[in-house]
Amino acid sequence: MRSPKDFFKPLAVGAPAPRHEIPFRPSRMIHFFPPSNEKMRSKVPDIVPQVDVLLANLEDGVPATDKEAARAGLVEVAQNTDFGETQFWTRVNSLDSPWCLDDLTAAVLEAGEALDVIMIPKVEGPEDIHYVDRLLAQLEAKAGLSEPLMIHAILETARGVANVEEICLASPRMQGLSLGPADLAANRRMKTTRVGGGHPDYLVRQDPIDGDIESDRTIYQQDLWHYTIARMVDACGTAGILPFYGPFGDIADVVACEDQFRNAYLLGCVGAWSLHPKQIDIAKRVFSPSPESVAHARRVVEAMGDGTGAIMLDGKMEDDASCKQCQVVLSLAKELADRDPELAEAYGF
Ligand SMILES: CC(=O)SCCNC(=O)CCNC(=O)[C@H](O)C(C)(C)COP(=O)(O)OP(=O)(O)OC[C@H]1O[C@@H](n2cnc3c(N)ncnc32)[C@H](O)[C@@H]1OP(=O)(O)O
Ligand SMILES: O=CC(=O)O
Ligand SMILES: [Mg+2]
Repeated sequence: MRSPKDFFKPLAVGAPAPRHEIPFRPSRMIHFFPPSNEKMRSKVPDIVPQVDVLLANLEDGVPATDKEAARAGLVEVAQNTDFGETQFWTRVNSLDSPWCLDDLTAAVLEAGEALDVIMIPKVEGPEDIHYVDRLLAQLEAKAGLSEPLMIHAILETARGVANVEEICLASPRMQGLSLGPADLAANRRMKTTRVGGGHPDYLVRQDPIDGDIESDRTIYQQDLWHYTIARMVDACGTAGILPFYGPFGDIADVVACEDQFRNAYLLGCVGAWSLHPKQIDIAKRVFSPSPESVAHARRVVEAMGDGTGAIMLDGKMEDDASCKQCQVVLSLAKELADRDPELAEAYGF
């Protein structure tokens, strides 16, 4: 482990100084597109204003035969797009793949000015982040970048989950984590074949009615991902970085997608991946606090004065802690309103 005294020193001569804080910019959806696909690339100018984060995906979902084309597509989009307020990220191939080194090299040297964050899949431990950290510093120095790129890791192996706290704390570049339920399910030998979301067989059943086990008992489907998301949120909170839910593969089931995203929002995630244009508005709706919750938060904060003590409001006790909960909602609303005039109006800012 690096000495705390050296934690914020650049890892290569000429590399930009590491950040002391991870900037929070609206990140309700990380919109994935395969940059090898010319038709999808042509949609980028229309999609950019609709999303908080656009991500050029080089990893899973891009066929092995298209990896070079995807890398070239990333560079083309980086060099020819006006991103405005939208963040631009890429997901490179995994560290053990034949493509990762060339992906990282092209991303920094040819797309580094446009990129905010590099997503690293299948991160297993802090050693993976240390490797990328040093390599990025060398490449940034070579490219003459003035701002350090940030790293986002996907939590998608059992070992990654076991090491999640050390991963989050491994580098000042760590920006956040996403849950990768598909690879994680495979790696853990879970028996769901779905990309995220629930499973009808993962359930709790009501007790027998009048002792009759054959009685018509209600079943309650449970959330397969609760433990991992909650653990990820705590690890990110400890390190001052941002947690995200990942993919929801049942594109047609917009209702269950919204439920999964909302569970993640309530547990503390700041956003989720959108794989299809249909999922962009779902994420926007879910990860923006409702105008009602903002109005309630504002009332509590105003009624609490300096934020200390205990009061009754609408029959409920409010105190220092609930005031802080309301401040979380208000500060998110403020950040989103600064970017989105419709939300600013709905929130009354
Ligand atoms: C487990 C993981 O790693 S998840 C991450 C990896 N996977 C991905 O990134 C998948 C990204 N998404 C996609 O590639 C596509 O959405 C697919 C393959 C799932 C479905 O694509 P299609 O069959 O074309 O879907 P569909 O016909 O409903 O698309 C409707 C329109 O939206 C466009 N579209 C679909 N997905 C996207 C996208 N992600 N970004 C931009 N446009 C898109 C289509 O090109 C189509 O455009 P058109 O109306 O001009 O023809
Ligand atoms: O990469 C994402 C996943 O779910 O796997
Ligand atoms: Mg994956």
